[in-house]
Amino acid sequence: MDRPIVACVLAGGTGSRLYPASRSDRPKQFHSFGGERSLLSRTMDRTAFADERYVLTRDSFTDEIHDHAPEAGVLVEPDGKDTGPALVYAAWRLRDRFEREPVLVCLPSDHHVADEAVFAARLERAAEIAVETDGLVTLGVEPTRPATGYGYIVPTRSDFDEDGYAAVERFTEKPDREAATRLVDAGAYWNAGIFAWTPSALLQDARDSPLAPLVDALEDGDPDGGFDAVDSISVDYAIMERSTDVSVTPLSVGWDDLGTWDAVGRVFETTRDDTANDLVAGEILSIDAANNVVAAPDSHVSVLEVDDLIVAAFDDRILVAPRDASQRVRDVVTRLRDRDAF
Ligand SMILES: Nc1nc2c(ncn2[C@@H]2O[C@H](COP(=O)(O)OP(=O)(O)O[C@H]3O[C@H](CO)[C@@H](O)[C@H](O)[C@@H]3O)[C@@H](O)[C@H]2O)c(=O)[nH]1
Repeated sequence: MDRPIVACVLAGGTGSRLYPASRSDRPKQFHSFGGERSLLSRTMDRTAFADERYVLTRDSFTDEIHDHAPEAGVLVEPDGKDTGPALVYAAWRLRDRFEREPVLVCLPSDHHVADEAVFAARLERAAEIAVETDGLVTLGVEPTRPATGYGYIVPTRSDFDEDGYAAVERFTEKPDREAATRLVDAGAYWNAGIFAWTPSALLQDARDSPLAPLVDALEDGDPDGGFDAVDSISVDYAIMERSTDVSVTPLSVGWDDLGTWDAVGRVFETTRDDTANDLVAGEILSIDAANNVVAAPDSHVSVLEVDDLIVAAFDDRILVAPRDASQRVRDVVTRLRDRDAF
């Protein structure tokens, strides 16, 4: 391609649903969860094809990021206001960096990918599509259940064969269980949270979104004022749900979002014994217990006659919850934050 490809890796979230592994000063992207290298380092490995790479983050994480991604530049947002403001800021910072406007591939730092080589090829293809269509491109994963923690993409056609992508008819972020079931039945894809666009295309769509005051302030050279002028909002709600110029290209690489304890249990299923999941080291004694996610690297945990539980112990913190309450671990963190104890 005749344009530079720039990878923007999002690593400014706190990963609250993986409490107590995630804490305010050490979120999940710096943990390894079963691998040797951290989730962030593994994400960087997948973007080696890009001409330049940046990690997009908040100020307090920069030292850790230099350790985990020494090969990348760091873009520090003025404030942590979720992925919408972060990605608009990155587009503004990178738009004029090269002689020709670059194309950005933007990806989270907490994903599991089984087939790394195919993944990189799909990302490169997404970048080409973003240039061809001059719009926003998202990668779509075929759903296996009506998950409520993902965005859903309804394409205008189901067949991607000729050119590898389809225009998006509708994008719905985090539907409730009923709506998710309907979307799966209607042939929707999960949004992988991985995007490609040129900075101009994103900034154009951001002008018709709740992030318009941020774009105006950035064009006036006032990023701090721009972040003050907008509320926290993800790119999915702010832009993807509203944009009329989105394409989807399929991603079939053994993908999962390591966003919750349930997902951690699912992804590392291969490493678990019959009765309990021994995924983050530690010792486990399991008697008549099944399908539990036990993550306790420094503890000896015994589970007896319990099924489908999360038992996570890190430092002096312990979490016990049913696996199907994985999304609600965020509520625990909200309460802990109120007590200044996250
Ligand atoms: N730089 C920066 N990064 C952030 C911020 N907030 C979150 N991130 C990073 O952005 C990524 C995604 O944020 P999540 O908060 O984990 O998103 P999600 O709830 O999982 O939903 C997104 O991903 C799903 C697939 O994994 C999608 O299905 C969904 O539509 C959405 O895009 C993570 O790598 C997280 O560290 C921020 O303020 N600043």
